[in-house]
Amino acid sequence: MTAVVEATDLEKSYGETDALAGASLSVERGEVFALIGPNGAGKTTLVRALTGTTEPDDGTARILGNSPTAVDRSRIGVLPQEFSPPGRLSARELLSYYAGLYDDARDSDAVLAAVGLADSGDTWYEELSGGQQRRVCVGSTLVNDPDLLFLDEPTTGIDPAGRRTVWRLIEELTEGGTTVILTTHDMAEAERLADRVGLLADGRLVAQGTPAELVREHGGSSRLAIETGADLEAFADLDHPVERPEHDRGRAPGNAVVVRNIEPAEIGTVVDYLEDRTITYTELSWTEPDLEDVYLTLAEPTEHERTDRFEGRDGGVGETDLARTGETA
Ligand SMILES: Nc1ncnc2c1ncn2[C@@H]1O[C@H](COP(=O)(O)OP(=O)(O)OP(=O)(O)O)[C@@H](O)[C@H]1O
Repeated sequence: MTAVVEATDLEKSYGETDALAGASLSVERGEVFALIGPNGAGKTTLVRALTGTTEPDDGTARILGNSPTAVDRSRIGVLPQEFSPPGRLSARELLSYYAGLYDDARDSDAVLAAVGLADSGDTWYEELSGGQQRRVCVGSTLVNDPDLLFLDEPTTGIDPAGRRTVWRLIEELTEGGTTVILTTHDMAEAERLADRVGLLADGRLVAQGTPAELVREHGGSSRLAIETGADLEAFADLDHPVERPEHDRGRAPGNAVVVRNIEPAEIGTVVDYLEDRTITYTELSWTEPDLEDVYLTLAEPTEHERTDRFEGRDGGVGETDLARTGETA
């Protein structure tokens, strides 16, 4: 099958900054390809190279079988990260304005309904909430019924119900054959929508695959968080690696000890261990690794993230681990 989007070794520098340092990807018709990666990784630059709004220094990009600057613009839709339409037009007038740019456009009220704004068509853009404004912006990319849609953080600022409206909309579009390149910092969004995910770090796609493949390869192990005041040392005889992470991304309570590499069927042995040693605890919670774990493992960690990550992810409790976590042996 011919790829709808094909990038080969794209490079782009701004002065000393290598925004793209050899990025390659290939996306088929009807796929949602999510681009994830830290701030400054090059996601927007890659989208700009693919949409023809920036010229790469090297490498090639093709969309819908053409160079990005030569492609029929009525076949693509682009939602940039920053998009500020005039405030003193109603939602309907805005969509009608964008629809007027194409010979063959969708009905504005149908698009308003699709983005969940059927009742707000007469409201000035500037009087809509931030999330409603973003939904109008998403709608503006749909008026020409594009074959290829670039959505740069489409749901930023949208409330949970509105996010689901946009997600369902994207799912309906792809069922109809639309190809979507989605940039997002929301791992739940990528996991829900993406057929494949590309993780960009320092201008390179360092991993690509289905969410499940990436989690399997890079997500690490499942974990059991035990909310307890007991020292880490109390778990030294447990047959699993145990850590006390300083932060567990809000998953485990502040005073949790985390048991790694543990399947649900093994939780009973941990409960027995706690009871045999009269270790008191208030809560047990088991979680599987997800795309956020992949992200934290592969993306260039910031200083903050470095602190957030587990020390010795897959290792057991050794002297060094105890020293690092500040526990006494
Ligand atoms: N027009 C520009 N002029 C100078 N530097 C730029 C320009 N555009 C991007 N950069 C730099 O290129 C790098 C990649 O930026 P880019 O916006 O592509 O990252 P991103 O992954 O989209 O980030 P974010 O998640 O914050 O949106 C950054 O270091 C950025 O400062």
